[in-house]
Amino acid sequence: MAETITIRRPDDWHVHLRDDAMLAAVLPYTAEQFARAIIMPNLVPPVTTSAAAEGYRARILAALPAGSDFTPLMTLYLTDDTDPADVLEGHRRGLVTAVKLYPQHATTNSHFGVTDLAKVDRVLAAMERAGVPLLVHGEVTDAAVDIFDREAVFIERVLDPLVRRYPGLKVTLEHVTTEEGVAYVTEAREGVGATITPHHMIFNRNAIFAGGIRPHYYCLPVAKREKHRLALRRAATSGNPRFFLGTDTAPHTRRAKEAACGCAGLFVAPVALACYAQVFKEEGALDKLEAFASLNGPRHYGLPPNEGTVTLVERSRFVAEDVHLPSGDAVHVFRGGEEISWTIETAAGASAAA
Ligand SMILES: NC(=O)N[C@@H](CC(=O)O)C(=O)O
Ligand SMILES: [Zn+2]
Ligand SMILES: [Zn+2]
Repeated sequence: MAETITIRRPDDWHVHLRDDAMLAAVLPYTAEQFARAIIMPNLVPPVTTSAAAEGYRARILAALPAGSDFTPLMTLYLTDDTDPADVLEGHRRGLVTAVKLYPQHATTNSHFGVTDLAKVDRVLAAMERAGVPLLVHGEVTDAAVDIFDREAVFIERVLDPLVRRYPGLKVTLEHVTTEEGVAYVTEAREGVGATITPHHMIFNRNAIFAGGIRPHYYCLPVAKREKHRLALRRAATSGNPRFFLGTDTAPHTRRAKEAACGCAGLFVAPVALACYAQVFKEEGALDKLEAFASLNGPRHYGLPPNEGTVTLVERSRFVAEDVHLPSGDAVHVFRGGEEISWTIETAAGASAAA
């Protein structure tokens, strides 16, 4: 029997919207499903100051479809030179929701990332005192560490010492991909949470090499072995409030991905909520979807849950292969060209004040 589920309007706690024509093309997909989203700051150049975040927020609001009440929650990209006073002032003004730590060279557009945590000690201490959350891309960049081990090694070498050094700092381990990550977050002190993407719960690393190299399954952190995928599904559907929805939708053009050195990142926004619903249904846990998608994130960030609701129906629909840009470039959609099993029927009501 076709299942129907109504949940409070969800938020997406990890989104790359990019800028300019790409922003205009991808934003509607996020804005139609989610009331709020954490906007990642890894533009070129990155969003490193409150002034830059203010400009980027204005460009996002200007690109919204008419009538949308979507609220972008802005983040600053932490660098060795980040000024604690600017972070605190941006946060006090309600402009800056969080700060993002990219270890230098860990992922797309991270060359300005932090080289040594000792250099940002004053910023982290100030954030801890003021209640500004730190969002973390959790992979070491040591080339000697195997790519499939970089998250687990990061937890041991960097994350755990950081969580202990700043015991009051709110920390989100973004796009957790391993059973080690799940175990760490489950057992860590109060204030540590993690986002889980739909795609890391849907495929494992074999998809990247199925019959040839498949750039549209390549993202960072790279998908891991099957046992890790299963651990993520258990964590997301457990109801544990430390785990919440973050799609890591990360659009790149086909040209940038289908290349000798292709970019990391999947454009999952158009199918995001449908993919999560599919996973929760398969796990027999649709009753836990609302907590994961709409309650646990606001609770971690100290924000009110949204007021309206969204209704999802188990009805199959065809996903268009690509989203097109005015330049003629195309962005491949995750699961594009396939039938997916869930459709959003109605979204009703206003989001909570940001
Ligand atoms: N997830 C990705 O593979 N890529 C992201 C960066 C990131 O979230 O690490 C991007 O900005 O393209
Ligand atoms: Zn990342
Ligand atoms: Zn990301």
